[in-house]
Amino acid sequence: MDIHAVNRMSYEEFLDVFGNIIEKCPLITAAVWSNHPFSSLNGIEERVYEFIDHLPPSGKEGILRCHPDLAGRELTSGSLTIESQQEQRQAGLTSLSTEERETLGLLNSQYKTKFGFPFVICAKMSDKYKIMEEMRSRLQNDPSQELLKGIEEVKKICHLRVQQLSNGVGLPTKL
Ligand SMILES: NC(=O)N[C@H]1NC(=O)NC1=O
Repeated sequence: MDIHAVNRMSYEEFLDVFGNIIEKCPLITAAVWSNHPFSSLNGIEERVYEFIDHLPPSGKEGILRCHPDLAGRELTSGSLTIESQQEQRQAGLTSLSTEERETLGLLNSQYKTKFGFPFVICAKMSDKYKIMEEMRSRLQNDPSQELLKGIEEVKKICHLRVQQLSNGVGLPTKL
């Protein structure tokens, strides 16, 4: 998909295609539409990042809270977005041993208790071993560091989702 095709889209089509580039935050896509026509797909990403960077800490925390736990309840119940399901599968999180699932569950809950938002990482750039290592290491951070780190990861996830769309893979937002 090239930028001319994007600029020919109606607002509704744009939202259908780009509505989940930030997990479960279509409001951000809707806000970014105000900047159309876009100069490039990169330009869309930049507007998204600008929007996020201007949010107060509570808004950034809200974005993190829209992300499902890794190997959590939504994965087990099949209610993940298709994007998140692909990402978690690619990182090996759909084929964990019982012990690995329990360890991840424990780390997820320790993280949420400490920071008040879920642990977020770009799963496609990682694997189950690195994810658990990162969780242990990031649990030592202070909350303001972790908010920045989580948002950095959200941007990486967004970048890969936009890349996938530009490669012509249009994704519905639900399974
Ligand atoms: N919690 C968390 O990191 N969730 C995610 N990461 C990712 O790559 N996709 C997600 O849904």
